[in-house]
Amino acid sequence: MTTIIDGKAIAADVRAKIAQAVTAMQSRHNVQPALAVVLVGDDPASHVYVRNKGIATEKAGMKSIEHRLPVDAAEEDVVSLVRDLNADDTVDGILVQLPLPGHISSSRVINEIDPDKDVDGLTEVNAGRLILGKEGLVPCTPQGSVIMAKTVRPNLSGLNAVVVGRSILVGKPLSMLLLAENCTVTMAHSRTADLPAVCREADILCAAVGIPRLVKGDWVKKGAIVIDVGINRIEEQGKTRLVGDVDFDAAKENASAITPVPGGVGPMTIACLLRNTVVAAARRRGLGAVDV
Ligand SMILES: Nc1nc2c(c(=O)[nH]1)N[C@@H](CN(C=O)c1ccc(C(=O)N[C@@H](CCC(=O)O)C(=O)O)cc1)CN2
Repeated sequence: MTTIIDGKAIAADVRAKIAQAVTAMQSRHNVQPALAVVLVGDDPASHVYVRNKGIATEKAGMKSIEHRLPVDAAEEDVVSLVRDLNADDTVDGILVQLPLPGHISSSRVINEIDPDKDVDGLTEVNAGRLILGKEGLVPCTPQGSVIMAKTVRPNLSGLNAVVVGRSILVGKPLSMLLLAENCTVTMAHSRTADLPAVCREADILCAAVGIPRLVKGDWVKKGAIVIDVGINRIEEQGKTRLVGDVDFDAAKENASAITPVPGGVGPMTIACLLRNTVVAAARRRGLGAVDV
């Protein structure tokens, strides 16, 4: 029997724990963590994600702050806003929704964020901390992917993990997290020779390339855990639908466990953002470790 890893249910558990930690922080320290989200432009999907982040933040008992800038905002305006948020001691977490409009350098804007408020874990400082195994803030989607894998196999040590995709948002940090779990990690990508054969070696196969249903059923080793990070909107039979980077129906025939799209990694991304916000608040304010 293949386990369908229920991202919505796991995210709900994580969010419930976060809400408890927030309540404890308020009653013990009179602190309400605050998350500021910066959205530039009109991308409809980004608007939905930012709205959902705001709702989730408030549901967890935290303060949600939204800054919306027009699509033609200058890079300097976005940088200046980030600097203001860095300087605002009531703000614990800062997130700049991606993608930014083409005339703005994402790298420049992201790296303006105070690393200790960088709840997306995307600054160079946090990337360096992750590689070095130091305490930092870890990118949300990779964090959620590992949590989901561990629900079906709590000890990943010694497993062969193949990560298809080498983005800064997912592929690279996910590879580092799996390495920290003592997996033997292969980072595969569009130029990997014989990608199907590489994937067939995986005990944990993670697909994060943004190509709908790239990973076929016969690329999946019998008994593998499949984590599908792709969220692709496609037209099929006259309808728009969301599909992952894995051919779910075929892959589930071989996998021992697999994440669906929707309802897999997506909900975990937001849950881990809330988690990072509570962690950032506790660390910045010297409140000790939080159990989330
Ligand atoms: N600054 C960031 N920008 C972006 C990130 C990110 O982590 N940080 N990730 C994505 C978008 N994203 C969050 O921002 C995100 C995408 C999808 C979901 C989600 O829950 N998806 C649902 C389906 C929703 C739908 O029907 O459209 C699911 O998979 O079940 C959450 C967050 C890019 N930008």
